[in-house]
Amino acid sequence: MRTPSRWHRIRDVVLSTDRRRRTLVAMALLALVLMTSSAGVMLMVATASSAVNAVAVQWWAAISVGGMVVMTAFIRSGETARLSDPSLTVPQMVWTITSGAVAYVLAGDARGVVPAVLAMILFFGTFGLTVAEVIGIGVYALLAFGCAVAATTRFNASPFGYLDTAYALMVLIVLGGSIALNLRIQRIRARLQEQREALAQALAVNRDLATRDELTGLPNRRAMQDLMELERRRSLRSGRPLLLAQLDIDHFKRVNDSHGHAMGDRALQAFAGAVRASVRDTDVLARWGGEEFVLLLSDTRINDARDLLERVRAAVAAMEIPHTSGTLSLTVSAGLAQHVPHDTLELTLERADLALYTAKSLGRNRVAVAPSPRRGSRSHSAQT
Ligand SMILES: Nc1nc2c(ncn2[C@@H]2O[C@H](COP(=O)(O)OP(=O)(O)OP(=O)(O)O)[C@@H](O)[C@H]2O)c(=O)[nH]1
Repeated sequence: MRTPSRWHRIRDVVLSTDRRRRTLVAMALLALVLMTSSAGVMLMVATASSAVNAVAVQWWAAISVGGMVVMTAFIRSGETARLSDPSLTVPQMVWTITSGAVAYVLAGDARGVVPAVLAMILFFGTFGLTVAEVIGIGVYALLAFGCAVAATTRFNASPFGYLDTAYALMVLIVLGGSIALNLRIQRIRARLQEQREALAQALAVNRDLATRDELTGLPNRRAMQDLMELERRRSLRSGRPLLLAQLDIDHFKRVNDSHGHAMGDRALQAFAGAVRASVRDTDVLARWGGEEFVLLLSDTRINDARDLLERVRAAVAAMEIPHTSGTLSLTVSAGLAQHVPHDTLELTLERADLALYTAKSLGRNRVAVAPSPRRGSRSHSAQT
C-alpha cells in the first residue's frame, strides 16, 4: 500500500477525508482566501492614503477575515452537514457583502475597488444558489450598498458625484449579470437532470429488453442461463436438489396454421400465465425459444416435481382460450431431469429434452422423468 505524501496528509487534516465535506471546505477556504486578499488590498489602501482611517480598516480586516475563519471552521467540523445549506453559501455571501459595503465607506477615494470584489463574490456564489436566493442576495446587496453610498456622502461630506454614479451602476450591472448567469446555470442543471433521468429510464428498458421475452414477459433464454448457473452453484453448496424441466406445447404449428399467428401469440401468453399460476413464486419459468419453455425448480424433490408438472399439465389442458369462433385448448408435454452435482447444466437440459422427446413420442400431453444418469453413460430412456 502506498503511504500518503506529507502534502496529502496535511491536505487531509485541513480538508477532511470525507469527499463531500472536502469540497465544501475547499470552497470555504477559497472564499477565505478572497476575503483575506480583499483585506490585504484595503490595508494597502489605508497605508498609502492618509485620508483613510487605518485603525478602522485594521478592525474591519480582522472582523471580516475572522468571520470567514469561523464559518470555515464550522463547515470543517461537519456541523453544517445537517443544514439545508451545508456550504453556508448564503451566510458567507451576506457576510462578504456587508463587509464590502463597510469597506466602501472606509476606503474613501479608493472605494472604486469594492464593486470589483463584489462582482467576484457574486459570480462565485451564484453557482450554488437557487434563483430565489440570488434575487434575495441581490436585493440585500442593493440595500447594503445603498446605505454605504448614503453613509459615504454623509460622513465623508462629499457630494454624490459622477464617480459614485459609475460605482452604483457597476454594482447594478454586477447584480444583473449574476442573476442572469444563475438563471442560465439553473436551466442547464434542469436539462442535465432531465437527461440523466431519461438515460436511467432508457438503461432500465434496455436491461429489461435484454433479459425478458417481450411476448410473454418471462425471463428469456439468456437470463435463464444466468439464473440456472446461480442455482447450480447454490445447489452444489447446499446439497439441495435442482431440477430442470423442458416444456413444449403440443402441435402448436396447428394453432398458427388454423387460427393465425396473432392467435398463436395470445395462446403463448395464456400458456405462460397458466404455468406461472401453477408453480411457486420461487420457481422460474423462462421462454427458451418458440413454443419451448424451461422450468427451474430449486429445493424440490423429484417426486414432488413430477406431481407439480402433472398439475401444470392439467392446468394447461383445462385452459379455454377464446377466439373469434369459439375457444382454443392446448396441451403440453414435459421432460423433467434432476441435476447431478458436478454435471454441466447442458447435460441436464439434454436429459430433460430426451425425456420430453419420450413424452411426445408416447402420445404428448404427458410428463416424462429422465432417469438418474449412470456414470459414463449419456443415453437413457425416460419414465412417464
Ligand atoms: N404465434 C407464434 N408461433 C410461434 C412462435 N414461436 C414459434 N412459433 C411456432 O411454433 C410452431 C412450432 O412447431 P413445431 O416445432 O413443428 O412443433 P409443434 O407443432 O408444437 O409439434 P410438437 O412439438 O411435435 O407437438 C411453429 O409453427 C412456429 O412458427 C411465436 O412467438 N408466436
